[in-house]
Amino acid sequence: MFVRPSYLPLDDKQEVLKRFLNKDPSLWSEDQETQAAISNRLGWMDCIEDMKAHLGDIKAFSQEVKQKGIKDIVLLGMGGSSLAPLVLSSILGPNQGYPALKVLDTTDPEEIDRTKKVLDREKTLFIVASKSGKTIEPNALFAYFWDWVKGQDGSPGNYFVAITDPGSPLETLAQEKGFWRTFLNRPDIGGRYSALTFYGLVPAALIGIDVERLLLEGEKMAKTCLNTLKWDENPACILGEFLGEYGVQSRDKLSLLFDPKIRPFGLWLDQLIAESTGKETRGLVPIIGETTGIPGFYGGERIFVYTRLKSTPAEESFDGFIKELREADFPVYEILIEDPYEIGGQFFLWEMAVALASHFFAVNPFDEPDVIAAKEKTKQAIEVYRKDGKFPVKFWVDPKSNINFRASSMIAASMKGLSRAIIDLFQVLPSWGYVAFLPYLPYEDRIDEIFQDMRHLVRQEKGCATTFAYGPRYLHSSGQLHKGGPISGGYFIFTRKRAKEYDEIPGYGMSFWHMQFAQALGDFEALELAKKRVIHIHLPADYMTGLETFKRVLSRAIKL
Ligand SMILES: O=P(O)(O)OC[C@H]1O[C@H](O)[C@H](O)[C@@H](O)[C@@H]1O
Repeated sequence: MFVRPSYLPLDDKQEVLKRFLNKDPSLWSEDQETQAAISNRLGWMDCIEDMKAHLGDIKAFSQEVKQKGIKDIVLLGMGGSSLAPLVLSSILGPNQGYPALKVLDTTDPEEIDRTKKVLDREKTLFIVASKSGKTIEPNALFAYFWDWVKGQDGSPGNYFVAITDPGSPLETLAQEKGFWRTFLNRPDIGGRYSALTFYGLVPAALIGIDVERLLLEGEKMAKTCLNTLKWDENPACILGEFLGEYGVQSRDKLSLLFDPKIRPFGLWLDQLIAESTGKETRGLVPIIGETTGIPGFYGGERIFVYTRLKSTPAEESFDGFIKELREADFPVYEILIEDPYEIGGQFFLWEMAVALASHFFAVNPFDEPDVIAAKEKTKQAIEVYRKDGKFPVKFWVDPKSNINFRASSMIAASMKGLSRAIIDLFQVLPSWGYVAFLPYLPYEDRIDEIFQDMRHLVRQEKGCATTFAYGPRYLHSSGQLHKGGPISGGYFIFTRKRAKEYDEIPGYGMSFWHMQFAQALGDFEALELAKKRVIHIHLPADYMTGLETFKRVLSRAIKL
C-alpha cells in the first residue's frame, strides 16, 4: 500500500523516522527474506566513522602512488563502483602534482582504444572496482589491460589495485595476480550507497582530493540527518517527503538542475534515484541535462530540484527559470551548497531521502530486480555468437534513409519504414511519458550535442520529457527503471557497424565491439520482455553521419 505523505499525521511520519533510525527493514517490505537482505544493505547509515579510521592509510597510499611517478589512474568499474569517483574527479580534481583519473565504464572499442593510446604503460595504475567481482565490463577490461601491462616487467600486479567486497572473485584474482593493494569494503553497503566508502574515497585520494574534508562534510550531514528527530526539521525527511509526495501521484519526472560546477553530480544521482525507486511500475524518472524551456511546455508530471552553488554568478544560475516555474505553480525544491566539497554531505542527504521516499512508494530501494534480465539476455546473445559466429538479429533497411533498424513487437510488426516506426512509438506515448535515447557509442561532445537537439525537438513537438545515457553505462543505473519503472516510456537504442577488426579480449573469444553489441541486444530483449516500445537503430560505421541522418528522419517523422 503506498500513501501520500502529506495525508499522514505528523506522528505517523515521526514513527517512520524512528523506524528508519532503528534500521527497521519492515519499512520497505513485509517479506521476511527481503527484510533480511535489506538489513544487509544499511551499512551506509553508519559507515563514516569506520571510514575515518581508514583515512590515514588511504592518504599514505596516495602518497606512495604519487612517489612511484604514476601519471594516470584508470578505473575499471560500473555503476556504484564508478560513478562516485567520476563525479568527484570532475568536480574536485585532479590536484596539481597528482595523477589524473580516467573512468572506463564502457565496452566501447573506440573509447577503450583512445584511452589506451594516451597511456604510458609504466606510469599508469589500474583500479579494478567491483563489489560483486562478477561484473562483465570490469572483468573484460581487466583481462584486456592485464595482457597489455604484463609484457612490461616481472610483476604486472604492481600496476593494479582492487576495491571489492570480502570473499569476491576479484579478491581472489587480486591475490593470485599479486595486485599492489586490495581495499576490502564493508559488505553491507550496496553500490549506489557506497560513495563515502573505499569505492569513492580511494580513487579520490589518489588524484589529490582532500578526502578528509569530503568525509567531514559527509559526517556533518549524516549527523544532522540522523540526530534531528523532528520530521519537519530534518533535511532528509523534508526532501524524502517531497520526492514521495509527488512520486506517488505519478508526478514522477524529476528534473534535476545543477549549477555548472557541480553538474556532474547528476550522473551519480541518476543511478541512486532510478535504480532505487524504479520498480514494480513505480518510481521517479530522473531528467538530467535537459535544456530549459518556458514552463508552458512542461506537463503536470514534472517536479524540479535545483542544487545551487553559492558562488555561481546569477547569470549562470537557474534563478530566473526557477522563479518562472514557481510562478507557474510547479513543485520546486531548492538545495543551497556553499562549497563544492559539500558534495560529501549531498551523497548522504540523497541516500537517506531516496530511502525514505521509497517507503512511501512501497518499494525496496536496495535491490535492482530487473537489471538481471538484460544481463541474462546478453549472456544468451554471447553464447549464440560463440556457437554460430554471428548474432541472432536481423535489421530492416529503411528505404528512404538507408538506416538499418528494427522495432519491438509493441510497435506494428508488419511495418518496414523507420518514419512509420517512429510515428507508432509516439502515437501511443502520452505527453506525460518519457523518451530515452540510449547510444552504445564512445563518449563524445558532438554526440552529446546531437542528442541534445533531439531531446529539445521531442519536448517541443510532443511535450515529453527525455533522458539520454550511454550504454552500457545506463544498464547499471537507469536500466532498472526502464524495465521495472513507470510503463510510459519509449526507447531508442543505437549501435553501429563494426569499423574494423578490433583486438580480441584475451580469454573472451570476441572483441569489445562484439561485447557491446551483445549488451545492446540484451537490453532490447529485456525491454521487449517488459512489453516496452523500443526502436533499435544500427548506424553505419561512420556513426556521426548516421546520427545526423537519423536526426533528420526523427525531426520529419515527429511532425507528422
Ligand atoms: O560493483 P559491481 O558489483 O561490479 O556492480 C556494479 C553495478 O552493476 C549492477 O548491474 C547493478 O545494477 C549496479 O547497482 C551496480 O552498481
